[in-house]
Amino acid sequence: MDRYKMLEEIGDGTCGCVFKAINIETYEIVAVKKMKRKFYFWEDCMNLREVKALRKLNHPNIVKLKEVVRENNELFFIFEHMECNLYQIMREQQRPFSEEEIRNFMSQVLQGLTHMHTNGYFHRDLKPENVLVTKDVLKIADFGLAREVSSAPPYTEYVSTRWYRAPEVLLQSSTYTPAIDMWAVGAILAELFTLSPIFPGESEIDQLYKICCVLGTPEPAVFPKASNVSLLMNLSCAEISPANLSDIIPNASLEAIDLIMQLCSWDPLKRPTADQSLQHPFFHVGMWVPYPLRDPLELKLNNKGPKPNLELNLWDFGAEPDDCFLGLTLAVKPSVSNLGGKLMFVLN
Ligand SMILES: Nc1ncnc2c1ncn2[C@@H]1O[C@H](COP(=O)(O)OP(=O)(O)OP(=O)(O)O)[C@@H](O)[C@H]1O
Repeated sequence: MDRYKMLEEIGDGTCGCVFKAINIETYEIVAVKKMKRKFYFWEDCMNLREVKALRKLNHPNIVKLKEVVRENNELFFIFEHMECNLYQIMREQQRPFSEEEIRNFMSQVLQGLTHMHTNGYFHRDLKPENVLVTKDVLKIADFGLAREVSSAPPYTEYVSTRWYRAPEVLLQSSTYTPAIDMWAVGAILAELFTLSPIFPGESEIDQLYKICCVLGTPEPAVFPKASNVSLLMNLSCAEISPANLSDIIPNASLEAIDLIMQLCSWDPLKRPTADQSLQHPFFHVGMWVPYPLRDPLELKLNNKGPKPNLELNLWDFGAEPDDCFLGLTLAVKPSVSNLGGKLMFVLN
């Protein structure tokens, strides 16, 4: 790590501290994520199958991991540096974003997600802080919780940010699919209009309550295998009716409201995939598309979106520990150079 001079701390997350740094040989500005836990063996951090798969995640809307360095049992990730994140942008925004700006933001997030999902990974902790921004370019970051579609322990409770957590995760459903990322996209899309979170739960039960206040209580049959479904049963007794989303997000067009409602469907199978979302009329304003907009009221009463082709929902969790680090074995080129006690993976 002698090649890098740390300039300032720019983030302190669960798994690591992130620093802005300069490569003193090339003068390139980078972001260095120093993992908080020690890594005594490369095997702790590398899994060839995942390495191979994650190398595929090379996309303009996914933050680029340039290098992985293990030195003195400490692990460092060298990423391309981004100016700020979407949370900071929203916090500093003095006026509502125009729909055109929101369309631009969301289409980039969805393109990154399409790439990730079609390559067999899903993020699991999508939130505005994990969407990095430089000028007009957005990139998805923080794959600390990313999962291979075909791996992960069963029922593992993982720490994703509550406000963007899908109901099936809150209810500890037996299977999670890439549709949990699509829920988060819906919540972020709504927030881009109002500049405040749509489901700001203060606890897990409050989170479900806040969702019920917007969507109304769901059919219990939606989550047949959820182990925490009693939480929902308690709320269902109250029979909360759905709100009119246009009242909550008055500056959103009907197209935007329709997309948010589809993405924030209780039933994960009714959420459009990232790819399908990009085909939604919201992204094709001014173009004729053979896609009938549904009445939002009718949607709320009878929440039947088009059946997404969620090929990725048939995965099976394996038995690996739910390690924060796992997903960060991304995109690592399996060409190792051993530099006198320092191990380094250089990325494409
Ligand atoms: N490539 C980057 N360029 C600029 N800033 C970054 C970069 N990567 C991360 N950051 C900043 O550091 C913060 C924390 O990074 P990150 O989310 O990767 O860490 P983490 O430990 O996994 O966090 P979390 O608690 O969200 O899981 C981000 O919200 C972002 O503001």
